[in-house]
Amino acid sequence: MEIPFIKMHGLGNNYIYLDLFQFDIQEELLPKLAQQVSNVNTGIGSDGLILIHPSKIADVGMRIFNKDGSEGMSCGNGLRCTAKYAYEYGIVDHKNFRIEAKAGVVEAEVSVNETNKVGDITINMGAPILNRTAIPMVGENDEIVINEPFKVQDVELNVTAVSMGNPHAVFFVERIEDAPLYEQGPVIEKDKRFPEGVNVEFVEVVSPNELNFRVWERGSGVTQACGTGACAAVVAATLNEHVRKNETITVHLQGGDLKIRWDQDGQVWMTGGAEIVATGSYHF
Ligand SMILES: N[C@@H](CCC[C@H](N)C(=O)O)C(=O)O
Repeated sequence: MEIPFIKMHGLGNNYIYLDLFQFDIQEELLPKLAQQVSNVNTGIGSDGLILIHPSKIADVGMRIFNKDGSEGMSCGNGLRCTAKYAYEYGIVDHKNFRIEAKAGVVEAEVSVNETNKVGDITINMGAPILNRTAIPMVGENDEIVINEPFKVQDVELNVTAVSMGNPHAVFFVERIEDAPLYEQGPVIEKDKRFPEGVNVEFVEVVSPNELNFRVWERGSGVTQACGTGACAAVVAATLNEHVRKNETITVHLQGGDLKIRWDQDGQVWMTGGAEIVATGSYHF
């Protein structure tokens, strides 16, 4: 089977995208396809697979499959790439439109240059979900989890838990270079206190408007960027009083910067770029 694909990335967080406005694919093939295309040696090489599809409730739909074939609820970088593709390839003909993800519908706004190419994209990622059981995280109460002691393999850490439609465990560190990304990331991802697994973020507070950030993504491992993770980091930093609500915070990810703002009405705004890398045909 020949499957037409587009490869795109947001700050190095790269996925193989299928434009299901052009063709359809059987549901049961998707987890295996995600695993195969993601493999850099025997496939194309990516952090996973994203479907851009018609939606009944929004202008365009997006579904994300991680590298291991599991399906995620949302993807910040994937939403920006979907927005760029939808505008540049004529799926939408206006600069403000709605994208459906499994976690819900978000609003996107693209900035466009004189040659009609999309530059920065802003997405209203909605309000974070903070109650423990909704993350979901196991524990004795349903309060917000802020800087709670969290022991992993005899190491004492403190976790702040945030859902941006998908679960994030945020840990503040003194120096981002010392973040135990490869040691603790895979262990925390599968820790039983997070029954659905978790995306793991280490964050250094650089200033009241700047964070350094590294991520171990659920289902994909270390990636160069995570949009929902950057939003979760800003929410966690606000809850811990490292930064203030309604300020625009620059998050330095491995692949570049995102601007994130948690506004007074509780909405989290994400602004950043997206790039189309290649188009081609995958032999499946
Ligand atoms: N890279 C993404 C998040 C992708 C899904 C995540 N790994 C999960 O399973 O929740 C982003 O940019 O937000």
